[in-house]
Amino acid sequence: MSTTRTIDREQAAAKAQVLIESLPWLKKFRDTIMVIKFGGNAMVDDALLTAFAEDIVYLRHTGIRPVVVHGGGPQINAMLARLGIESEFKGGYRVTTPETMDVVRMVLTGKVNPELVDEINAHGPLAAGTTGEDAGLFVGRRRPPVVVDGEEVDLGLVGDVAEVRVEPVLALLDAGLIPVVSSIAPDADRPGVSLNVNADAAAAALAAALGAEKLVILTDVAGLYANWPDRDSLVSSITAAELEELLPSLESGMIPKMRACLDAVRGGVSKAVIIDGREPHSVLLEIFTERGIGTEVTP
Ligand SMILES: Nc1ncnc2c1ncn2[C@@H]1O[C@H](COP(=O)(O)OP(=O)(O)O)[C@@H](O)[C@H]1O
Ligand SMILES: CC(=O)N[C@@H](CCC(=O)OP(=O)(O)O)C(=O)O
Repeated sequence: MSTTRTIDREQAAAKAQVLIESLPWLKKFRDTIMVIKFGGNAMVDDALLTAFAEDIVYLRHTGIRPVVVHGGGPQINAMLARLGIESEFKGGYRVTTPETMDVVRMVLTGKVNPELVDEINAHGPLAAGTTGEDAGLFVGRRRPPVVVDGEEVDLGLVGDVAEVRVEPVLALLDAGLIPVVSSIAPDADRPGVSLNVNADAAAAALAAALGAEKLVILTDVAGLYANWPDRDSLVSSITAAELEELLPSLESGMIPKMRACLDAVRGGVSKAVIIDGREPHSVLLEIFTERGIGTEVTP
């Protein structure tokens, strides 16, 4: 017995078109490293988290070598509130006391990291959680006091990544795994002290050290607005030199993000992009389609 299936030819052709559009990118990006930074804001939505994990597994199966660096700002805020500990942001960075640092570490490495690892591993045993403290991945340096709005501010235990020892991440990649990295770094000058590194900055340092093809940063806006909050001022492409000029005029959350993009491209990464993590599968759209979304920063 045979049955006749009605095929919507137009729909099938459109699907084939989408698949074939990805061919140049599949060829171009095979075997390259891509660092993808997943912000804590996107993790508060289960469906977005699931779609993100699917995208990362998809990348891995196309032969790209994805490395995930995650944030967790909102999750840290929630835990600090539960514990009755006040914290504030200055110039886009959390003022971090030793007490706050304990909570940052607990939330990033004890909660956010394993949740992301679990979500990816729903597709097979692929993701391996790690931090800048494991196997000496990051060499951290405490950030000296900064000037915010004309006032000198000591951010406490906030650090920068002064050096990256890429070997532990390369070992995971060579084993076919997907490293998922928390942005905590040991203080190189004070053994036993941990530093709170902004996750965008950690992703940029790692991308540069790994010689990544791309740094992709997911956030909760469509990209960089030249005239924030004017929604008509979305920037689709900007050079490092243009960004350097714009940087002093930016506000809070965008400062670490754009600084990270600048550092990454100056460090040899071919392209850094800010994309809207609220859009499901935005990572796939960015990497495999012509429709470049968000804001791209080029050298
Ligand atoms: N010029 C700008 N363009 C886009 N967003 C901006 C700009 N200036 C400030 N912002 C703010 O920065 C936020 C993103 O930073 P942040 O909240 O730290 O994101 P994430 O949690 O993804 O790291 C946006 O939601 C927006 O409110
Ligand atoms: C120094 C500093 O500000 N560290 C951040 C680290 C987490 C982070 O960057 O999270 P998002 O990517 O979700 O913003 C913090 O304490 O919130």
